[in-house]
Amino acid sequence: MTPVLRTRGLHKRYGRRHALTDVTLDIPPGRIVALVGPNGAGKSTLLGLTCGLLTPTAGTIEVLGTRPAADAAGLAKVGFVAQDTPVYAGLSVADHLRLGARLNPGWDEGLAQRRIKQIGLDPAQKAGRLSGGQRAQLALTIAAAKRPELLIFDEPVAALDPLARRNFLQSLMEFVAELEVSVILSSHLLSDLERVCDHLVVLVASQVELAGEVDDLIAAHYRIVGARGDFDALPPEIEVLLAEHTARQSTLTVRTSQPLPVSIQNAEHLDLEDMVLAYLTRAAYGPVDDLAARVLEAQR
Ligand SMILES: Nc1ncnc2c1ncn2[C@@H]1O[C@H](COP(=O)(O)OP(=O)(O)OP(=O)(O)O)[C@@H](O)[C@H]1O
Repeated sequence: MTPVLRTRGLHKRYGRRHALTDVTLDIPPGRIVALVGPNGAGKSTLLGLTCGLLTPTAGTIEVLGTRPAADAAGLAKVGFVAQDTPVYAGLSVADHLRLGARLNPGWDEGLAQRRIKQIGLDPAQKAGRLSGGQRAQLALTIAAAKRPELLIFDEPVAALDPLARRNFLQSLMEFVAELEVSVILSSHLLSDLERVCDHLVVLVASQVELAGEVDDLIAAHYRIVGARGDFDALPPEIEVLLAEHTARQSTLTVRTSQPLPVSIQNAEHLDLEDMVLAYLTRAAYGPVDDLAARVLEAQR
């Protein structure tokens, strides 16, 4: 099956600033992909390249098997909702739908009307007067009514309250089930992503730190706890991401594709949020988080 997104050695530079470095990714179709990483990691840049709004400095990128936005057919296959879900403030909800119909050959008017009714938007309301949640729902409706094969969202829920966020993500999942569309969404809200995503890409400092199917990744990550010194001679196939030590106890966050040695009895899998946080923490502070040392330092 043609990957939704395929990059090889993808590089993007703005002047002297490297926004993406040697990014190689294969994202299979039919997934809801979470794109996460700290501020400035390169997420928006990767999404901009995927939509064809930006061009690579080096390397290659293919979206649905072709160069991004190569032609009108390619553009029609991708729906993009940028950060802050921009709408035309002076146009009404109905105007937005009319514009969508005019600009998109595959426009699904039935779907658009049904959704607007379902979420209770007044067609005559000016988009500039909609709440953040309503605007996000309008942008999602327009992007979905294009009937794209790939929907891309750059931080779609950042400004929404918890209920609006839940409603938005629920709508997104309904669209995915109804339209069989692939989705890539960037967000800092890890617990939200955990509910909806089945594929994960973690970007840190312009590079891919972790990528794969969420279930496979969770199966390969553990938090193990033991007496201090228990883990001094771990087998080499166990990669230690983080280590926290107190005077008596060690807690390690590890990654391995092999079963854990039977000698490690106190082990549990991480959830998506803790797994991502482990990579972000390692990137920010290094692999060892020595609690005892920090306590001593604080006491000095
Ligand atoms: N138009 C631009 N000109 C110069 N530098 C840019 C431009 N756009 C982004 N950058 C830089 O590229 C890097 C990646 O930015 P990008 O917006 O892709 O990160 P991000 O992961 O989306 O961040 P955030 O989570 O804060 O939205 C940052 O260092 C940023 O300052």
